[in-house]
Amino acid sequence: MSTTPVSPTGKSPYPSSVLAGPSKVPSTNPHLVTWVNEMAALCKPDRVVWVDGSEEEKKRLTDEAVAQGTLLPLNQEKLPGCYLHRSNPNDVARVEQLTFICTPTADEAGPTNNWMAPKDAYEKLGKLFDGSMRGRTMYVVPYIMGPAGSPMAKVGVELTDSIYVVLNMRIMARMGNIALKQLGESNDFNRGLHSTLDCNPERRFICHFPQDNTIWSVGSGYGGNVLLGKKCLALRVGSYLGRKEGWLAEHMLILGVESPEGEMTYVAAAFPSACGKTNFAMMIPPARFKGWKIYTVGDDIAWMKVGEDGRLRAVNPEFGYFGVAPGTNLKSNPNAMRTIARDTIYTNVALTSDGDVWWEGKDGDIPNELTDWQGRPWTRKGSTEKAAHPNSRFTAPMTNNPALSRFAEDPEGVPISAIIFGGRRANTVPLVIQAFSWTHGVFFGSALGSETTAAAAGKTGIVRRDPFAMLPFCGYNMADYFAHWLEMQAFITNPPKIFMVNWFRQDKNGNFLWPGFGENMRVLKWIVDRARLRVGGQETPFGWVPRAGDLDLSGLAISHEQVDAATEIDLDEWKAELESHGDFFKKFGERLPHVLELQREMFLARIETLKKRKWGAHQLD
Ligand SMILES: Nc1nc2c(ncn2[C@@H]2O[C@H](COP(=O)(O)OP(=O)(O)OP(=O)(O)O)[C@@H](O)[C@H]2O)c(=O)[nH]1
Ligand SMILES: O=C([O-])CC(=O)C(=O)O
Ligand SMILES: [Mn+2]
Repeated sequence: MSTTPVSPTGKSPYPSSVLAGPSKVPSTNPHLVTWVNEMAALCKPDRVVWVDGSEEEKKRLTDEAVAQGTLLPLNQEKLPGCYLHRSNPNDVARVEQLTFICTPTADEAGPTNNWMAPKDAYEKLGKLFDGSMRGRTMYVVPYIMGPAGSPMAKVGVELTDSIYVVLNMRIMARMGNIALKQLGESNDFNRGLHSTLDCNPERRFICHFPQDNTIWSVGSGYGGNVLLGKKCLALRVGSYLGRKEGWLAEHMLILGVESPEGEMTYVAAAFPSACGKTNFAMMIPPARFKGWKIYTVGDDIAWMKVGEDGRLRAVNPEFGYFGVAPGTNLKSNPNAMRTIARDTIYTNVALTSDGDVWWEGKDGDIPNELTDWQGRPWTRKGSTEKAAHPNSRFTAPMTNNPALSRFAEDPEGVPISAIIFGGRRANTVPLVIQAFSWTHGVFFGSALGSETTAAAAGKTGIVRRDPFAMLPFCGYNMADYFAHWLEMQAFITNPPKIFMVNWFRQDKNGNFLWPGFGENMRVLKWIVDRARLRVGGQETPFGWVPRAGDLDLSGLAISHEQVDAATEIDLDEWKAELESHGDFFKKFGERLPHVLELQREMFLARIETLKKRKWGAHQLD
């Protein structure tokens, strides 16, 4: 629906060209209409189009995107409703160094965030937005994060000049008139403004104003920077609101695991970007686990609050998956392959001669010839670069997922029994370990380390501290975030048990020790049994691990030595690890909750005692 914007005062700030349109603004919300008018006056688009979320609109915008060359139709027989988008090669991942938290003081943003004073940020970006949409259309995209009608849901409105953003937002969030209806006349909505501008990294900024519930993103067209409901609202602004309002916004998947007897257990897991959330959330258990089933509630973000029953309840605020393509195949993630077989937008994957998609790690033989992610010819024998970008992605509706939980839209959320932290670590961190207590679990989260991945611009494979997998996504001082987690325990009568996992430990030759993917069910089964207090554990200096025989390894084609190496706890490695936690904790000064530093020192002291006694752990012998 193309509409004529009308300000509540009846006076329009637009040049007459903006007013060309057949019908009226579909909202009478004065706060919304005033703000849209103000932003249109700043960006000066030729047209303002309010999107309604209808099928007719999807078709019209898709046709327009194809005509512009923004989307390339794929082979519609093989991949019905699927399109390919190639981004600007300088714009392929989140840009953490250009992402800012704009709180009144730098202290509120904390030492792990880039900070800009709100006034400076509005001024600087205001200049970039001024006239940025001349000759273009401004789309008004109202959306809901969270199930419609849920007490946890939040409304956002994104103004964007990118048709790619509109079509992706349509998949990722409940978008259009449904959101206007939920908003009604309320002023409580997130104000998001986005312009791709000239996609120049010199003029690229992603700024968050948590106090104003506002996000301004300019100069990028890449998902994580511009689909404002996702990382910007659901995590950065969400985490800020969560602290204020007493809930948690987390970079976590949510899954339900059902036993053959029909017992359902819900688990939330935080792994940093490109470290296995989507895969874990959609996992199919191996044959050995006959009758066990995994249901996906969410694959990237969890909003959690304490329910009436005193349990931690989680909703997935999203409506679709923005997942990593490379490595996805019928063996590693069959449910994802089915999910992305239709109505999917692919970004920066390679193209086959018959209009199919391809990426490194897809099923079948490597094609001899492809068109690479930048649209250049690629040959198996001659090309040295990857055909698909390592951070190439798919955007697919969650309703395509054969394993979608029937509680994925439950407005009250699902009750969480276990929380898992995991990173990508070549050494040190064992396959699985359980925290002794909630505080110890928060220490696990606060000290989480992981190798950097292609999900963010910059060098990959460097271990950094990524607490709670939230380093790039926490919208306020991370020391206060740790304190918030510690305080939440007071409100949860039946707190989830907390675990740490590592699917990525390597042998001397750089091969993964653990087969991962569906085989992670073996670890999950132990976690569920521990959370339900029905299996014992082996105590180590750093937490509980499976006793010999408790981890079901039957039918697994890997050696005993390999399992030992994947589960080993090495005191020297842990000493170095805890010292590195210390360096990280120092950043926060006095603001760091004291109990976390005490935990660290206690574990360090334990190492000193045990080293004298030559402690060694081979829990699975
Ligand atoms: N070795 C190994 N690799 C895995 C495993 N699970 C996922 N991966 C690989 O890790 C990469 C990222 O996995 P995803 O599941 O998409 O990561 P994510 O955590 O959802 O990432 P974001 O969407 O960036 O937040 C893919 O290339 C996977 O193939 C595992 O258990 N073992
Ligand atoms: O936001 C993105 O670009 C994708 C994502 O999930 C992440 O990086 O964690
Ligand atoms: Mn993510």
